[in-house]
Amino acid sequence: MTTSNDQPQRDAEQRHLHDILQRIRANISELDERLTAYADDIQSQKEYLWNSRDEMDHIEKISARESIQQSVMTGDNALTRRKRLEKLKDSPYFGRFDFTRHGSQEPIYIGVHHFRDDLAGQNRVYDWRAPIASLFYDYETGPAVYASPEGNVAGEITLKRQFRIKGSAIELMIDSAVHVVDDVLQDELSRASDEGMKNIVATIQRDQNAIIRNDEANVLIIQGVAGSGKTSIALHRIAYLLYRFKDTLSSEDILIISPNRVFADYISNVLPELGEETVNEIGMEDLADELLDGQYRFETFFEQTTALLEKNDEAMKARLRFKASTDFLAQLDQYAAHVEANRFSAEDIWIARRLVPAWLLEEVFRKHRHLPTNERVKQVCWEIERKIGNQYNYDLEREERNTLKAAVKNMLKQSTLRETYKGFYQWLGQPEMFKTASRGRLEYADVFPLIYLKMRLESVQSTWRNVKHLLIDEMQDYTPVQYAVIGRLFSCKKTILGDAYQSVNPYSASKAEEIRQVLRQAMCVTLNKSYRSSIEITHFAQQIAYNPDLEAIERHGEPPSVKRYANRQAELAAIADMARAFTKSDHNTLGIVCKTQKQARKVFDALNGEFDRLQLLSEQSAAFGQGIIICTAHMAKGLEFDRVIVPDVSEKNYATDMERNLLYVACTRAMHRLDLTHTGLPTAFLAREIA
Ligand SMILES: Nc1ncnc2c1ncn2[C@@H]1O[C@H](COP(=O)(O)OP(=O)(O)OP(=O)(O)O)[C@@H](O)[C@H]1O
Repeated sequence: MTTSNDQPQRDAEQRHLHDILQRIRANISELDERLTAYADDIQSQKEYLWNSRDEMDHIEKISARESIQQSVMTGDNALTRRKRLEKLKDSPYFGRFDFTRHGSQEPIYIGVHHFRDDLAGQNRVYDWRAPIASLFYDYETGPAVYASPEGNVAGEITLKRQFRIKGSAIELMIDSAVHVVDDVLQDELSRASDEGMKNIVATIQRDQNAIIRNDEANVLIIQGVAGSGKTSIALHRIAYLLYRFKDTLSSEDILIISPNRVFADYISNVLPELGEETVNEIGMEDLADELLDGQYRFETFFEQTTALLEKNDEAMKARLRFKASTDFLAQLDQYAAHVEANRFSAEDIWIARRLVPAWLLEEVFRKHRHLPTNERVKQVCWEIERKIGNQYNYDLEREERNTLKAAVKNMLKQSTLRETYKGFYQWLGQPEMFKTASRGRLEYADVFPLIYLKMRLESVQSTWRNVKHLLIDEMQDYTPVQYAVIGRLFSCKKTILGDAYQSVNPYSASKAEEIRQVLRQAMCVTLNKSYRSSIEITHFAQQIAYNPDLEAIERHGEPPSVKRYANRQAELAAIADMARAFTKSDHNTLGIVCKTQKQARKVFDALNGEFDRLQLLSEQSAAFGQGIIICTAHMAKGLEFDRVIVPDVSEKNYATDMERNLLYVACTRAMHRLDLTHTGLPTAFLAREIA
């Protein structure tokens, strides 16, 4: 790789940039004129419609309104285009490659958005999602081929160049003869964090590009190590699919299932930055609540994890482990079949002196198995009534109809969904596996099995049935039953991503293989390169949970520190000192990541009052911001910070496998600096030698 220091080339690129910016401005001015003309035209059409309303007939009025509507739509399109051009003004492109084909060579500039110079009738910048742009990510200089809608196009890349442009200046320009990114990528990764997740269009890697542009997989599972760019890629993939299938897919057709609202806020910037609307987002608990029609109260996943950490309750762990197995799902299926087969005991009945045989009742009842129970009884009665009408040419009287309904209801073993669900554990001979949580609520581990049973025995209503692409992040934290519910509810394409090493609750977790058993025909891809953290931090985290496949990106920083203090007070004072140092640094975010909410609250109380931008995240929090964020490892999942402090990494605080995972999650949130503090002996997880 060479940095292009060649002054004439830099000057030529600066002139080209200048020219493009001028063209963008000229197109914006032309659009402004058109927008003013549209506004005047709409105004005069409206005035005409108003002034002539008495002379116009109905058809003329409709046509005049339609014409106004049409002008408004044309104006809206022009406005959208103007907004895009306005965004291009700051940084119109980030890459260039020269593509030679049949002896003719064309420089192709790639940007976040397409720029078609309408005044000259030419494409000046290609959208990063355009078919030709894939060459930029997939090839070095040399022979190259890309898939266009008309078939494969082969040629040769003779030059490849990367830029960072701000305002009207080229801040960085690198020619790559060997590989597309390294220097620019290093530069990107060394920067301080932003308000939220940033787009990575300029430095997407080849394996990441393949995932983004995969439009064939029905279910795509991305298993990637911490910081491998899973979430970024998934969002870029959404932007790509919206571009690729723009006629059939819009942002309202996409749904993201995200772990919490802070995470949803953290990622909310990416799609708008890529020129797309934000998409719908929902948490598992809200989805569950909807599927249960708001009729059941249950504990949350966060509460379940907290209880596991605070109580160390072996019986609870056994319940969770049991309900997170694929065997459990198979047994629940068997039970549902058993309930269905035995819930209706049909008998011959006489209605209006006509015989309705048991076999007919049985048959009709089975036919309507996908309806909620009340609806099903109604349908059975209605169908029997019709059959009596057809067969005996007799219309039932009201009284007879009521008798029929009462008889059908009598044949049905009536029990609530909750009772039927509880019956499952009796049926299994393991009643101890069902336990109510505090305040009569369901344990979180029972929520999705209950929903699954409801789906098997009745039906569920959901506003999300028409979703066309579902994205699930942090896949490791959902159980096979949850995937079974998702599979039944969403028949659409899915992108599912996560990391088995980052499960915050190992008793309720799934690996890619287990998900594949439930969502068949899933395609699995793996990402082993970690981009987020400096190599020192990544190596340090490897001590905690060693993953032999992980490849750390070669970016250096300060080695992580582990410091011991004489007592809690001294430890908190040191944390306050580090927070002060952070406020004086170039960094924008400091995460103080604790094991439990109680511990997080204590650190918050110790720092509160001294710092301006200090935030304690709780289950209810909804926003991610810059400054100092104090949270649990559970809440920190998916987030990243310039600096991270992990307090109380003592032998006692981090002892179990679950705690090891949490410590791993906490440490892997750090991009540039990591400090751990403790009193007494440090946790044994920090003592491991890496082979
Ligand atoms: N190709 C890339 N170019 C620039 N930055 C990248 C690239 N890939 C990943 N990154 C950066 O690496 C960091 C981690 O990305 P992301 O959060 O998407 O990873 P993840 O795999 O979802 O992480 P985790 O599972 O640990 O939460 C982000 O700062 C992201 O911008």
